[in-house]
Amino acid sequence: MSLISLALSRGDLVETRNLIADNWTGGLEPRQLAVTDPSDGGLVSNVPDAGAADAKAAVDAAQAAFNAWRGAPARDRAAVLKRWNDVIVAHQDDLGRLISREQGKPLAEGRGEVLYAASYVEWFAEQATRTNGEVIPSPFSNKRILSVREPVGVVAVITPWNFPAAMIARKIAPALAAGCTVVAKPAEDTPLTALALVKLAQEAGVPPGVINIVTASRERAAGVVDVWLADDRVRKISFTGSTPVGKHLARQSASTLKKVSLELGGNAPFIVFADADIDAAVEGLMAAKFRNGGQTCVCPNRVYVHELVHDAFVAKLAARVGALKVGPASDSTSQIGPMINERAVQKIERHVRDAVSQGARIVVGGERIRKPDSPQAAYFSPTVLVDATPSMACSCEETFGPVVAVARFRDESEVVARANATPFGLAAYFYTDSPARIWRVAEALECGIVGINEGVLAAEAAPFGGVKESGYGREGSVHGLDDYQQIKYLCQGGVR
Ligand SMILES: NC(=O)c1ccc[n+]([C@@H]2O[C@H](COP(=O)([O-])OP(=O)(O)OC[C@H]3O[C@@H](n4cnc5c(N)ncnc54)[C@H](O)[C@@H]3O)[C@@H](O)[C@H]2O)c1
Ligand SMILES: N[C@@H](CC=O)C(=O)O
Repeated sequence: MSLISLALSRGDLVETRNLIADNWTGGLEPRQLAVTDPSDGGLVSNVPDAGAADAKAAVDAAQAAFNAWRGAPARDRAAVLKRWNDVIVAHQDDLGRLISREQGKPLAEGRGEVLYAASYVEWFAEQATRTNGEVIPSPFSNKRILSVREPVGVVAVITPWNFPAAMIARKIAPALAAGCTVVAKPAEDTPLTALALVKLAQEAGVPPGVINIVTASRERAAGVVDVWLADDRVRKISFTGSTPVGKHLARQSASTLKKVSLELGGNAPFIVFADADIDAAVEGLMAAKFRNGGQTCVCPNRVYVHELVHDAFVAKLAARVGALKVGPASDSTSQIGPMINERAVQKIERHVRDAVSQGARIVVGGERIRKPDSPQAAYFSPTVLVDATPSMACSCEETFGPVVAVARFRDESEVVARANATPFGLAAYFYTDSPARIWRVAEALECGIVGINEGVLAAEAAPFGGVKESGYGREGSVHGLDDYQQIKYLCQGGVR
């Protein structure tokens, strides 16, 4: 499939340059990063493989733009963000195609992600005008105490490949709403969606230097981000991705004491109690697990089913999973696309092999799918494993693929202890009909997000984020601006 068959109504949305200040640029070094289609390995486009000099130029531009942007009335910043939302929504189809092409998710999901991304832009357009300070009752009759919220400064945004539009939008939008300026590095697998979004931001009226974006290969990503980590003008790092990289960023930010928000890996438990509505639990698991082919940080990774309902649940689940249609985004009937790359599919294969070698049984799937016409394609068949145990890799690490590993349990305290026996704490899910159990279990689970009789949790109005080694900071919601602001205390004396 060539770029032509993307059939974008606006071909110029396939932007292949970086934006620094007001210039779309090919990068200061003549190196290129190839963007490929995970459904066939074909070349989609080349973008700059930027380095340290581009990274520094981006910060120079963001710093130069900061004072004017922070000084603009909040209402004006909100208006720009509102226009950005409108142009994103107006280009839903083009952006959805771009996402599906470079990331592999089915087209309906690609289009859905565009609206999900826009919902954060619209939300933060609204929040921009509500960043109130406080007048605090003073303990002294001659002094008045106030607090105001200020933007932190230049923000470095580093994003993953699994939601190429939504992750960058839900970081840049609050940064801009707060009055910050941005330097951004999208994931090496999916830079085109990010570049298109930035192009639309420019068209919406974001001033020069307020958003700067550089693309880099996996090998050179650290070279770009290290410049930002070392630069004391960068006051905040906002990252979504793996826990090892998140820890590295936290450590390296310490030398200049930047604010850091980290949305990292999870290992979400999904618990089905004996009193649950089994059909609803199967539906919830299908929605939560197979979104983006299982490549979502909140995807259930460990499924615990009460022994009394285990066999009935697994039978219904296996029927649904076995019927999923795997194929490229270009086929509108595909429900599961290719995995992002060869590295990802090899990790899934390793998890399945390891589970089987330790006694798990494959009920459905279990294998890589080879496409004779596309030997580079990274497909894995939707899989259900039973008899999973805590020592298996699929129980300890995020599989990040379409594999459901099921284990049995007997009682509530035992399953809550097993659910919490992980260093991670992003999302957890459970299904039950008992109101008392809902409170007990929701309070006992060690995580940032709980789905109670619900598998779809994402919403711009909700605080998204984790605890433990899943990171810190919250994205979206009325708390989503906090990480991009600092509080300044004003004390006025001499009041008679
Ligand atoms: N929380 C999430 O949404 C999320 C998203 C993607 C991946 N993951 C997890 O991470 C695993 C690996 O995926 P990945 O390789 O894409 O994630 P990653 O953490 O390696 O990459 C995420 C971002 O960090 C950048 N990066 C990588 N190394 C860096 C470094 N040393 N310094 C600065 N930036 C660096 C990448 O270029 C990318 O932009 C997945 O299997 C999954 O478990 C989680
Ligand atoms: N995109 C996810 C987060 C990470 O994968 C979501 O918003 O649900």
